[in-house]
Amino acid sequence: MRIKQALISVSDKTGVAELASSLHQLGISIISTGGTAKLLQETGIPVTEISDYTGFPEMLDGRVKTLHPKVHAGILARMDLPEHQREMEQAHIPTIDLVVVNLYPFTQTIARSDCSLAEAIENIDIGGPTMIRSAAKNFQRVAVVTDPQDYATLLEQIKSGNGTVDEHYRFQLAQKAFSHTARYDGAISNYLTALESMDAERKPFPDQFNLNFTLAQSLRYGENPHQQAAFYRDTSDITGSLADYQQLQGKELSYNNIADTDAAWACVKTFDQPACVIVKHANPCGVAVAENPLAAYQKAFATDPVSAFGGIIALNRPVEADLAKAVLQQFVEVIIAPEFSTEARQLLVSKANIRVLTVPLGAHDNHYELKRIDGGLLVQTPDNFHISEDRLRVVTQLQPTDAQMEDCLFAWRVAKFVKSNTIVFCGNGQTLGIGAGQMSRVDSARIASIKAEQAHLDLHGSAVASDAFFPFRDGLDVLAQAGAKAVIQPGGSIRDDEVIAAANEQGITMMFTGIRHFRH
Ligand SMILES: NC(=O)c1ncn([C@@H]2O[C@H](COP(=O)(O)O)[C@@H](O)[C@H]2O)c1NC=O
Repeated sequence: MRIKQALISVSDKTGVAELASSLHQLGISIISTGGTAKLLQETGIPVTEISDYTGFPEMLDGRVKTLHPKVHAGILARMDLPEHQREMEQAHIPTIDLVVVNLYPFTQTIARSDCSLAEAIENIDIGGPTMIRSAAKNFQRVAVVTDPQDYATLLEQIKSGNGTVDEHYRFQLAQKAFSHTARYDGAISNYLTALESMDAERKPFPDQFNLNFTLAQSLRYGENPHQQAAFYRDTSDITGSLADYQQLQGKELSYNNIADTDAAWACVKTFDQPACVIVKHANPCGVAVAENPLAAYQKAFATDPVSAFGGIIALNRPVEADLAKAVLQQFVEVIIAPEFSTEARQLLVSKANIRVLTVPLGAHDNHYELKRIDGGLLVQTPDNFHISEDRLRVVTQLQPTDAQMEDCLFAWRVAKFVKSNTIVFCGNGQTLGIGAGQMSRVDSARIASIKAEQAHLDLHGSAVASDAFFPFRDGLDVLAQAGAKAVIQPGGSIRDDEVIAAANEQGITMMFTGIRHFRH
């Protein structure tokens, strides 16, 4: 069916004048609400105001504008049914064939810290979602556009369809429309159920937790080939997050690739100096900072060349040809960086399977961290705490030298990204041995020192981070035997005195952060 009449009512007026002008040129008549109609009239586009159309004034400060049977019958009528046709004729109601609506900016309004409940309530759009839902329900006849990004395609469709919109496109628009109103209502529900009472501060976690993610890609399989999987992107701002990646070359990303790349990217982007992080099975197996990205990569690789095989390499600086050449010597699944030089890209193309990703560096943090458990969901704020030197408390007789302090801070930064229980030996901006994911801290300490030995890295004079306190002195004794001379840990054990005494005995300087970094 040809589109004869369109209803346009938009809060975000981007591109609406251009759209309306084209619709007018295509012979489509336009009905519009107050503000939208005014803008269109100023641009010289003929438009019928909604109040003239319904014969009823907009009222109650705009709370009632389009909520009228002439509007909703016009949208909802099924003209393939003789009964509907007859009722429409009897009521003298013409059909509305295109609905262009976007809603009051509820999310933007409540994002302001000084937003009152009254303001939030006034920004709950009622007429808009009602029209969107009516039109989306009747997609068999009506096209509904909720996103200014879709105006161009809509116009192309109408032009190429000789005044009609293809039914597949109408269906897509309806899917998008219902997703739009679901997201909108989800945001309202999250906001309102985070209020204990009408005048209370917002709680960090609402009673009803509505999430909204959009399918980015289906994945070949999940963690294992017998599991199905997909990757969804957050519908809120993702700038600077891994989800913002662009793939320049390589095989399709797998579920494990994305999870591991996320761990690598989260870690590497916290460093100010040129840094490299190599991840295997969600744990860093080498991290280093250096004067340039190539040196950082070589140091990170040296921590554990065996584990780095088939790893994910993340850099926080552009990748140049020298680094690309070095990386090509090893088997790598993914390399991610803010940029790749043309020469580096030309080199990497020689190994077409390597997945090469770029992401702009940015300080994105998820608002919430989510973890499914059987029948439920654990939610927490992200662990975005970064320690500074002035927060540290030296608890031993020996004070750290400047170099030890630097190594400890580096080790602590890395430890946050290693699965608990974590022990990380470091020296000179390089991880020397990483013990990850053990059920006992003393085992993590042993594993970390064994790893260093296997990689022929000397632990004498090294600095060590432990993600949580030492419950007994045994863990510290392992570090001392391996040659560590500086330790950073949260402190807070009932046996802290015993652990401090052990450090003093063995000529170790130790500092407490007062903060732990468990990661599961
Ligand atoms: N109350 C109504 O009948 C109604 N009908 C449309 N709106 C909204 O009014 C806005 C456009 O208003 P204006 O054209 O006056 O700037 C749109 O975001 C639209 O979703 C309404 N406003 C709120 O519910």
